[in-house]
Amino acid sequence: MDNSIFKSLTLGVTFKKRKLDKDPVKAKIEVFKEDSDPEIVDSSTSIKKKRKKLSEEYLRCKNLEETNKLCKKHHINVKGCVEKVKPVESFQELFDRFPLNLQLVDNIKNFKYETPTPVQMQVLPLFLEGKSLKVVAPTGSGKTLAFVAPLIQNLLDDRKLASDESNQIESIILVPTRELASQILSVTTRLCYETGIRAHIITSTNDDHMKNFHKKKTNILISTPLKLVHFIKSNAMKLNQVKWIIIDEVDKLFEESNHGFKEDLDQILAACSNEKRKFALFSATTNKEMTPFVHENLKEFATVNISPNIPTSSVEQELKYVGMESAKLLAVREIFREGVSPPVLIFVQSKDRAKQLFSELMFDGLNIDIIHSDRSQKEREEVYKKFREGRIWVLICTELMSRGIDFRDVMMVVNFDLPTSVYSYIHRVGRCGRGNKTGKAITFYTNDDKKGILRDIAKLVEKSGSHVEGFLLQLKKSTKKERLALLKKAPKRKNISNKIVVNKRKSKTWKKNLKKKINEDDD
Ligand SMILES: Nc1ncnc2c1ncn2[C@@H]1O[C@H](COP(=O)(O)OP(=O)(O)OP(=O)(O)O)[C@@H](O)[C@H]1O
Repeated sequence: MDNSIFKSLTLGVTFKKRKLDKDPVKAKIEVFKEDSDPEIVDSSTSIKKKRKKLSEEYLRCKNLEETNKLCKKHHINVKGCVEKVKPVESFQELFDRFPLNLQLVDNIKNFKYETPTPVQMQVLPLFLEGKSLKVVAPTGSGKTLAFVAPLIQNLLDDRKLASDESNQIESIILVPTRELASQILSVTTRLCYETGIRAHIITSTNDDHMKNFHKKKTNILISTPLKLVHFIKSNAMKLNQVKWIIIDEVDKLFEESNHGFKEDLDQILAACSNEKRKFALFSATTNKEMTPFVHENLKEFATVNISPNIPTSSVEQELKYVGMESAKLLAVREIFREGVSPPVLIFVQSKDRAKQLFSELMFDGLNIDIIHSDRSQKEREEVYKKFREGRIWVLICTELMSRGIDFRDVMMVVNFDLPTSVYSYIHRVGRCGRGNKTGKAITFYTNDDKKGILRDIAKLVEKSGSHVEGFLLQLKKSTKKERLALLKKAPKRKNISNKIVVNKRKSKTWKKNLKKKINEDDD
């Protein structure tokens, strides 16, 4: 604050000796409190102007103090902001602070959420201020609403300037799977209701679908990267008016194993040529692979971190030793024998293992089904719908269902096979304990798993507040080479089968020895 203002305003005022508050914000507030003493009578208009400036400065600092308190309370860490934006503590505060479209306000209210989650508290106001964002927040913490609601408002605000009913694609939302695209479309459609903003998804890339796409009024386009590249190549609609590029589960798209995503992304960015375009990136985990993209494309962006890269604390996690592969079937049956509260998701590391496990458990009288990439999109959507509606209680799935998929009421996740990365572990476990619910996750591990990332996962389990056996934390930490190898190729595991797989060669010697033993006994 400029000293001359301070001197003129404090003319003749004597300050009691006091120790300066360590916190500069508090110290400023103390000073403002003293000099706003009504006894100081200002005589000239210039002092009035200075006083106004001072009180604005006071409010700013007051705001800053409240902002710091809220961020500390909700473990919200914001970087890259010139000016911190105070989180909203309630949806009503959001509606009071920002002149939102009244229909959008109603659409948000119709979700009947009592209070905003921490990520919504901070991202809603930041996004509404038009900032590019990189957001890392726990699984199931409501990131979808945090980006869709302000996106709609921002497009409507631009609309007021353009004052026309635009049939331009003004925003794209990129996601790693079709299922997640459909899920985000349903949330977006509810929030867009009667606002004049339309959202659509690219479901297929056949020529007819592409040719007729322009007939649908689309302002928000939701798609996987591959389908969007087809869409661009078919010239279905122009993307040069795109103002917002949103990427959900962003680290998944940049993962080493996601071959070709970077090339797809280059084509997408070339098509979204609006130089005023902004980005908003979301995930529960972040990795180094996305850093070059972030620094190259996000200008003056804010980073919001809320408990990044650890499993959500709303899930009680257990690491269960099962000895060897063949014991897993018994262990999973044991879980059901002891009783579970459905719905339950069981993750395995490949579609073949999913089929093997399904063929074993389908005769156990469980209300069970299976989902994997060999099933047609129609079958997958059918299973997905039945599981959501509670007509299936146990669903065997692969990594396909590990990211973003919101089964709001899943009570339990069983990792039948140890995940091949800590990120996969965080997202699988995060399929339960969503919204303000709690959940339970049980992860099997065998003697062979000790050589992999078991210790890294154990560390995460401990960090997120669940109990871990001490010896697991003593295991050797995985090397970068081991982690990359696991990402490239899941460990070989024996087939899942109840039948005792007789080893032909061994059984011959076993029979011969048995015969010899019987003859010896007879003699
Ligand atoms: N403020 C809120 N209060 C209660 N529930 C909420 C709130 N916001 C969202 N939810 C619910 O929480 C669940 C998870 O929301 P969402 O899928 O957006 O989480 P996410 O952070 O995107 O999760 P993931 O990281 O797994 O993608 C949804 O069922 C949603 O309806």
